[in-house]
Amino acid sequence: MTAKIEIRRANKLFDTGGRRIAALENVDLDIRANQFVTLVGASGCGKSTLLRSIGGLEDLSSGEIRVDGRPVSGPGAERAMVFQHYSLYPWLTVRENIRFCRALKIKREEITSADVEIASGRTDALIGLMGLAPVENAYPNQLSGGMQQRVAIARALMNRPDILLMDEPFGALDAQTREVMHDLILHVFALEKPTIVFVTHDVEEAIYLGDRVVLMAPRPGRIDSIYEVPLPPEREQDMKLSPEFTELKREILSRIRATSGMQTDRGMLDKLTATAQPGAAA
Ligand SMILES: Nc1ncnc2c1ncn2[C@@H]1O[C@H](COP(=O)(O)OP(=O)(O)OP(=O)(O)O)[C@@H](O)[C@H]1O
Repeated sequence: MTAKIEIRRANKLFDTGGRRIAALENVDLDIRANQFVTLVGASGCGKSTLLRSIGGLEDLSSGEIRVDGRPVSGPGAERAMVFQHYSLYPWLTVRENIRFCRALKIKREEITSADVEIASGRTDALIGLMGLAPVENAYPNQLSGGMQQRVAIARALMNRPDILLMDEPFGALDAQTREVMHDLILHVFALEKPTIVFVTHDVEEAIYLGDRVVLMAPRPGRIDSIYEVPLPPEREQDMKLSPEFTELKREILSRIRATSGMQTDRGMLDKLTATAQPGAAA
């Protein structure tokens, strides 16, 4: 069966002031339809670059990404993105923010009453699904971070995207709100069945949400290893305490440390301590 997203020998080089950075080197990955894939790895390993390339926001230096067999050459309505910063329109209410992207897609003079009805129905459904009914007429600056991110997710879902690309969407939220958002996104996933690619720094989040965890490594940015998550599809917070969960978390964390190039160097620490002693040579 062909994968929903096929990534073939993807390379991305950035040139910064004469220095070349290999953000992606020969990345090969297949993502099946309706799969929830999480990307983890040390800072700078190319997670966001890979996600943005799937979203068509970044051109590869070489290689190819195909969605449903067609090469990605730019953004498309079937691939919606959600970022860490909610990027809502501050002058629009929650309801208007959610509807806005659909309104943009149809020229005002071409809008039919059927379009309006469909958009309203979908907006209502998403407001209900995301628990936004009590704040539907509020403005973004009147909402907590968690609520704002619910609006951003609802807006991303408005056009029924096949693929949801999420770049650390819960990175700015406190631990409790994150847990609520985890269960919410799993509920959305079960109901709407998009294919989700989700970037995170948080290994626990990656395992709890993902069917598969893809671990990337830096310098050059590449795929280091892929883990199938040995948990049933219906996740519950208690599963985080299971031996399978804790063992996989330990394994992934240790692999991230090994690939980060930032392990604590005992010799270097001893040297620093010695030079910090009073009277030590500078
Ligand atoms: N627009 C850019 N110009 C120059 N270098 C870039 C650009 N975007 C990313 N890079 C570099 O490419 C590498 C990969 O960056 P990327 O943001 O994809 O990594 P990441 O794994 O998402 O990092 P983090 O976890 O810190 O967000 C890094 O070395 C980064 O500095």
